[in-house]
Amino acid sequence: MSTSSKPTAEHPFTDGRPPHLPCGPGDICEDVLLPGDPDRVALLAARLDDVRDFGRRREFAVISGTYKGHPLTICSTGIGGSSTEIALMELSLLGAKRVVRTGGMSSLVAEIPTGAFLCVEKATGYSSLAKLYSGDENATAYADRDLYQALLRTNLGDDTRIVSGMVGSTDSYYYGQDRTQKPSSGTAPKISYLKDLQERGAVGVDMECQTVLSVAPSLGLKAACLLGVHGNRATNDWLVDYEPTQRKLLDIAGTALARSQDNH
Ligand SMILES: O=P(O)(O)O[C@H]1O[C@H](CO)[C@@H](O)[C@H]1O
Ligand SMILES: O=c1cc[nH]c(=O)[nH]1
Repeated sequence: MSTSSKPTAEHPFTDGRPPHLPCGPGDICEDVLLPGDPDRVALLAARLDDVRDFGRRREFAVISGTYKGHPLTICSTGIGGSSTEIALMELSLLGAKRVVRTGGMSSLVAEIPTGAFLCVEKATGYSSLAKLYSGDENATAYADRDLYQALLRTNLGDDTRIVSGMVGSTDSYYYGQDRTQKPSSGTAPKISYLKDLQERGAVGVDMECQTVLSVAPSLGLKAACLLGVHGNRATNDWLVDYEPTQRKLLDIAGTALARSQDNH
């Protein structure tokens, strides 16, 4: 990595500071949580100690601190593949080693209700960034096995329900998730994207997991995803207050990363 003070078009970093994330050399811990929404970074900051808040630029809010003594960065990715790839690249150049997406999804099956958690074993879908990095139209990307197992094993000693399975990711929240209250007048064939994802074996839908699991390994990052179930497309149930879910995502992922730190 060049830390030249002069940015170039090919590498537009200034004194090692990237063009998008609001931080620089020495600011990023090896372990990073990746929520989508920048407002959740502030929400989770309250649960860390020794917090350094680097502020926010565009959709990227970044803090570093310690979670129960374990150094941890939290960086929002924004929505979808494009901004997620930017976060992953800049984090990796700033020293990140392991990343866990902690976000929300809608379940595609009645058996995984709102309020539950999905530990993502693999991701399929239609994310353009996953296709770009893998060259595969229907790329299926896998979580780092050690991280995935550490997340799945994490028992908080309460009634938290963590199931495992495949998620389907799409760049589209409306049309690509069958939210066609205002249907497209385009000429694309009318198919059910959710049904297609279900037929491939997905039990949930989100907008970033396939990008995270496809892009991160090619940048030398170990990656996994843990999702809170915010909605259920089988029952049409929707969680209005998902702050408790977000706090629990931090507890599960922070605990798993701290416990598995010696293995990486
Ligand atoms: O809860 P987050 O992490 O933001 O993730 C989900 O919510 C957003 C859509 O509302 C998309 O980013 C989707 O993947
Ligand atoms: O319905 C949903 C909920 C969260 N994230 C999504 O992408 N879709």
